[in-house]
Amino acid sequence: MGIIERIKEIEAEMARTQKNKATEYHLGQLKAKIAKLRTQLLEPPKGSSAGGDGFEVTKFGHGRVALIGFPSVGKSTLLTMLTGTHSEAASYEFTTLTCIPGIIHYNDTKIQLLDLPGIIEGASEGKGRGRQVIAVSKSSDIVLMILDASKSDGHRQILTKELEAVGLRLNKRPPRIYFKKKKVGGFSFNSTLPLTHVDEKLCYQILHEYKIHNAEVLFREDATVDDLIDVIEGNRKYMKCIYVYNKIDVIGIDDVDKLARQPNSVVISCNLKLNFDRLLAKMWEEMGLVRVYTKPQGQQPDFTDPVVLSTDRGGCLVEDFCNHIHRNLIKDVKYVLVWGTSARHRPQHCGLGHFLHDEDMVQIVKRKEKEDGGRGRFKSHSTDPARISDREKKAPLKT
Ligand SMILES: Nc1nc2c(ncn2[C@@H]2O[C@H](COP(=O)(O)OP(=O)(O)OP(=O)(O)O)[C@@H](O)[C@H]2O)c(=O)[nH]1
Ligand SMILES: [K+]
Ligand SMILES: [Mg+2]
Repeated sequence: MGIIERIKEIEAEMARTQKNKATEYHLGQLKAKIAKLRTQLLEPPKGSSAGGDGFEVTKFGHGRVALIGFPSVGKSTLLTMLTGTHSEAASYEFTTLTCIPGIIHYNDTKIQLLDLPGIIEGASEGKGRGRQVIAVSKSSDIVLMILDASKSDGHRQILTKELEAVGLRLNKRPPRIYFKKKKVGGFSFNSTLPLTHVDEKLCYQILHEYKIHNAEVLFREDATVDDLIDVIEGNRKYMKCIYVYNKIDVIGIDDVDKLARQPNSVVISCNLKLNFDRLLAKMWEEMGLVRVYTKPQGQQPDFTDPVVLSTDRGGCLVEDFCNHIHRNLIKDVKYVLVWGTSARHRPQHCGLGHFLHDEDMVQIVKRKEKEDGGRGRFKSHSTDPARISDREKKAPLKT
């Protein structure tokens, strides 16, 4: 029996099993069995080399955004409109058969947008080009799930299920469960609060299913069995997803209003070029990019050329900024001067552990500045005078 059939069989058994206190342990074990099989399914088949099917596109720019959706919801139309790169669009399904990259220029950054073939139910098990499409979406920073506003919202649930089946978790944060495998010492189970979904016995059984006999588990929130399995599997990817309802030109205003009020959702119309500003702003916000302008001493920064950093690891430190400029810079830095919303004074003297905000300006002060050694690295560029004066109003420069 193949892996997919085994998954189906266990799913059927779960559906047959009544949910109650007595069956809770058994159901938990079945969930762990499915999770293990799904992980197996993700491993490349023996003897095949990774990639090589024309789907892998080189990363470019400061971030990557994937367009995921059912066929003919308008993914290619949107790519063409936002990036200017032509991607064939037509009224029949599966017009797009491969991955087509375009570039969005936004806030002086470049964001790679990827058009992809439509996916359907069963994509996670390899239907259509599902597996390749999902692999590409896993490689991106955020996902835009494109939905047809005139069709059933069931599509959104189906796609979410398909993405979850391959370990993607949309708009969720990792569960607050500490889990550490050990060589010896048996099993220790603790929690910082009363638990309503998982108890010691259930946790033990699930670990047993994974043949883990020595481990430390600490629940820091009232997490579920699924959360626990995610933590044990350890291969989940937590991603932001924006639900983009296209074709609002063909539905009534009341329906548009309802869709627009859902969390993480944006309504658009490619035909009427409606609400692209909102979509781009939301995309920018969810990507969490931070633009930092390098300010040479006594000069204006080049406002067209920010250092762009991600906040993946919870924020962007002065240290990250320095490392981005040069990997050996850190040891020479005495302190930095920061202008912008992260600074309490103009400028504020900061150390490497200071968190920078988007649009901050940073001047690096080195330990032993030689005659001109430190400056040579930061060339002055010509800048757009309009933008400088605008910014100066916000934060007049004093050096
Ligand atoms: N009414 C309406 N039609 C649209 C809109 N955007 C796209 N379409 C139409 O929807 C059809 C499908 O568009 P595509 O861009 O090919 O859709 P796709 O999601 O890329 O489709 P596949 O590549 O086949 O998965 C085309 O006939 C488009 O003209 C819109 O905002 N409103
Ligand atoms: K199409
Ligand atoms: Mg297409």
